[in-house]
Amino acid sequence: MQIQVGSKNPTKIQAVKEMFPNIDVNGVQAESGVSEQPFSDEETRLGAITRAKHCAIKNPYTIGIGLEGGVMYMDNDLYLCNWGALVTPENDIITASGARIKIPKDIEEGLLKNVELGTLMDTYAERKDVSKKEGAIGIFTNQLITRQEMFRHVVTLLKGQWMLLNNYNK
Ligand SMILES: O=c1[nH]c(=O)c2ncn([C@@H]3O[C@H](COP(=O)(O)OP(=O)(O)OP(=O)(O)O)[C@@H](O)[C@H]3O)c2[nH]1
Ligand SMILES: [Mg+2]
Repeated sequence: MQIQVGSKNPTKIQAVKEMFPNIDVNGVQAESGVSEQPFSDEETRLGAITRAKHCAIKNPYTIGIGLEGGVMYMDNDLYLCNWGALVTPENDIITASGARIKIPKDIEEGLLKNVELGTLMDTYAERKDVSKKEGAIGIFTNQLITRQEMFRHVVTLLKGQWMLLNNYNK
């Protein structure tokens, strides 16, 4: 068994490696099929599913995992949202969503000008590659949680459902 993660982002790849320590995990470039900056739960979720399908279909006996970050409105507030998908060699599709956190208005204004969150975060935090390190979720939680930890939680939800599907420990 092998797992392909549909991303080269280390926060996503490491999150999967942590949850599947005994399986060979590789990160591969995968189309999300959605915009670079997903702007709804539905779009973000579809991006995760498309990435996972891209990985599973190209490689038999391989589990595909897609992890996608996006933003979504609730009333007039914009939230960071995160979705994960796991596609099995038998083509079962398992999904789960991750943490959300409200995004500051100045960042929202940048997003509405079609600037990607990752770019905005580097400027805001005066750092490089925030999206490959603590992430927006780390910056806006005073570093209490990192993007990798947040994705590890999503992968935990995916793995638990996958184990149930495969009657593990029954
Ligand atoms: O700094 C960030 N911290 C975060 O918590 C976060 N969540 C989402 N995004 C950004 O939203 C877009 C789609 O996300 P995304 O899933 O495509 O991520 P990504 O582009 O970093 O990875 P990948 O596409 O190489 O897999 C990209 O512009 C990401 O930078 C974040 N940026
Ligand atoms: Mg991306």
